[in-house]
Amino acid sequence: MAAVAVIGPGAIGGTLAAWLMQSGHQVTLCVRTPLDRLEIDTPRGPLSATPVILTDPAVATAVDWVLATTKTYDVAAAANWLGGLVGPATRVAVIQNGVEHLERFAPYLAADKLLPVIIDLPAERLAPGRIHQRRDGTMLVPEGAAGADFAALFAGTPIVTSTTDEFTTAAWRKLCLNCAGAVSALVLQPGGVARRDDVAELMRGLVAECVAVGRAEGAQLSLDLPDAIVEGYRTAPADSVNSMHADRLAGRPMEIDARNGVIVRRGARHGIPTPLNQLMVTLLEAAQG
Ligand SMILES: NC(=O)C1=CN([C@@H]2O[C@H](COP(=O)(O)OP(=O)(O)OC[C@H]3O[C@@H](n4cnc5c(N)ncnc54)[C@H](OP(=O)(O)O)[C@@H]3O)[C@@H](O)[C@H]2O)C=CC1
Ligand SMILES: CC(C)(CO)C(=O)C(=O)O
Repeated sequence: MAAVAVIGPGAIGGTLAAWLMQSGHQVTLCVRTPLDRLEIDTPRGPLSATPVILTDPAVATAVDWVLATTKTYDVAAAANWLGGLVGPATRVAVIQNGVEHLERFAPYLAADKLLPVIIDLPAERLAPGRIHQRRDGTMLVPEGAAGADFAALFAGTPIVTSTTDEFTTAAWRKLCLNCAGAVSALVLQPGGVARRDDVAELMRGLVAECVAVGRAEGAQLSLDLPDAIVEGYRTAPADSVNSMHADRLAGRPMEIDARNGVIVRRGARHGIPTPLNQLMVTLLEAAQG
């Protein structure tokens, strides 16, 4: 069994930590806000776990795997844990949304210590250590030794984890899903807002910009992805709350740059206009204050 440290046991990190403990791994939580245990309401029933909990990076010791599961805007502070946690054999899995997993951690670790992870697992943090996992999740990692080892780590859990030789495409496809979710965060309406034809058209435009930029970045994205993604929003449960919307409702910062700003930034590199994603960045930053 492996020794795993989770930096940022919120909705994603707390859920992953609890399932890893349930499957026998030794888990340490590296927390900012103290908590005593994990209580996860999962699709398979309640799951409790009592991992080792650290609040001081100075006492952290080397582990086999670090799971970095803070929001993208908290990476700089989270990196303070790495000095104690990362030893010669440690790998760091960056489990966040967006397409810049490696770039965000490049100032702190060599690329060969890092594994980018795409996760599709809707979960919401209700309180420190109290999480609602809305459905079973999946994770995707690049093929290779580290990816295979990471997938094996989760083999005993219901979180289906697999490797892919098309990670860039997978990451940009997930970003196409996430960029459209900005609408819910802006208008403070759950996913069912996509059932309005005018909103659906706006969301298709956001995704189309992401597809154009992703294709310029080397992702193999279909031109019918906007229709497919928005249809997914329109047929999903109308009360679905994505994590950016949850952040706004909770008064937390939003991952505006990681989920929409990156499309604008990368689009500019290729001379691709992205006015709709720029509009979402502008309005969400204004709403955030
Ligand atoms: N939630 C979801 O449904 C999904 C989220 N994602 C992505 O996963 C990533 C994580 O999201 P999510 O789990 O929802 O985020 P949460 O806000 O629920 O959890 C982030 C956690 O990181 C902690 N944290 C922040 N800074 C530090 C620090 N310096 N040291 C230790 N802990 C720290 C926070 O602590 P504190 O308690 O003090 O705030 C919080 O517990 C994001 O990139 C998100 O976009 C991807 C798919 C689905
Ligand atoms: C849409 C969802 C839940 C898919 O995992 C997501 O990525 C998020 O809310 O951040």
